[in-house]
Amino acid sequence: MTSARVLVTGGAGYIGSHACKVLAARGYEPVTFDNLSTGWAQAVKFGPFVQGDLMDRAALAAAFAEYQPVAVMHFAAFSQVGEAMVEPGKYWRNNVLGSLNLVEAAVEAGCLDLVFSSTCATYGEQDGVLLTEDSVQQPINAYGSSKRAIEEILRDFRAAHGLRTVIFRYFNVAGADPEGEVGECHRPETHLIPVMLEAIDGQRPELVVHGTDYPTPDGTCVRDYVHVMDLAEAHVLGLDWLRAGHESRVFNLGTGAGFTVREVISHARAATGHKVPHREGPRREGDAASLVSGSQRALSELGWDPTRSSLKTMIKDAWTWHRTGGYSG
Ligand SMILES: NC(=O)c1ccc[n+]([C@@H]2O[C@H](COP(=O)([O-])OP(=O)(O)OC[C@H]3O[C@@H](n4cnc5c(N)ncnc54)[C@H](O)[C@@H]3O)[C@@H](O)[C@H]2O)c1
Ligand SMILES: O=c1ccn([C@@H]2O[C@H](COP(=O)(O)OP(=O)(O)O[C@H]3O[C@H](CO)[C@@H](O)[C@H](O)[C@H]3O)[C@@H](O)[C@H]2O)c(=O)[nH]1
Repeated sequence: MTSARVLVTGGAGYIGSHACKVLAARGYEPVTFDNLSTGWAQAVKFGPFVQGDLMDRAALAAAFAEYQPVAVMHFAAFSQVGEAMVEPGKYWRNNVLGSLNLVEAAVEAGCLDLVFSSTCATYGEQDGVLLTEDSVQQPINAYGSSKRAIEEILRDFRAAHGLRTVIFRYFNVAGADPEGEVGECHRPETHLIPVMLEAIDGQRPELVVHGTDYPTPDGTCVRDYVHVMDLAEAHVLGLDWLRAGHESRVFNLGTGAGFTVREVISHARAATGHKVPHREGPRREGDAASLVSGSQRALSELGWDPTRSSLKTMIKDAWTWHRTGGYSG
């Protein structure tokens, strides 16, 4: 019997490739659909690869026709806050129009279960409160706005076409597959933890701390970090939730523990045994002071158990992956 196939957009990227690994381990066949704009063909290890662009409706229709997936996991997007501030059109076009194409193609193909990567960036600036799924969504950058718009597209397609969705609003994803098959590899890297690791091993002169005058305990931004393998596990739970006939649902994926940039730097020293060369710089436009999940919903309703999401484990796994050199080409 063939395994149930899942179309994974962005499956060649950081989070999508880890989701493919966990899908395959749970008996699904992940079919990656990715244009390799920020992903890697070498990261596609657990199922077929369709090199295609969300902007190409014909390529999407062909992928649905050929593979007949039972569901979609939609990771493909541009996702850097700093870049979104200077190139908002790039974010609105790729993320929103690309997602609209995907959702229309899925509905046309009768593939109505979809798991979507949204973000806590849709909550924006909220005075340090813990964020639940019912918190108001008031993004402060084009990336967050584009993701909120996609959530609205999904809502309308649920009502009109019977689409069924699990929307995951992730907090900050970190770490790597502890078995080293896949990991985080962005060129250039912008995320805090891999940037710190590049500074430690001399691939860049130093980490620049973006802003030290935020209204937080030490003046640097607070984020809630979650391990990419825990996140991937949550996606399979979300998929199974839909396939079991449950209602469409939104889940935050975070741990509820917030860490400042300075705290992450000191954990990195402890986890790697090396000092992180760093200096203080100005704020990065578009950054909220604090984003921390205040929700237990994924734990109580999905039975999610994020066992790897301590900062120590995330930094250790990222460091182990980093020292393999990542992907090449
Ligand atoms: N990394 C985080 O901390 C984080 C947090 C919250 C939400 N997210 C969301 O998770 C998803 C995955 O993020 P990631 O960190 O793995 O990013 P990533 O850049 O590593 O992966 C994105 C993948 O999508 C592909 N892609 C982009 N546009 C495409 C298009 N038009 N057609 C086909 N493929 C396309 C890229 O080539 C890449 O492989 C994104 O939707 C992002 O917004 C990430
Ligand atoms: O060189 C750096 C990189 C980051 N930071 C800070 O570290 C924190 C985390 O930054 P980063 O790792 O770039 O993540 P975010 O900007 O918080 O965005 C990530 O996390 C969001 C959820 O918070 C996701 O939606 C995004 O896709 C994902 O890129 C922020 O305060 C940054 O200002 C620095 O000080 N120096």
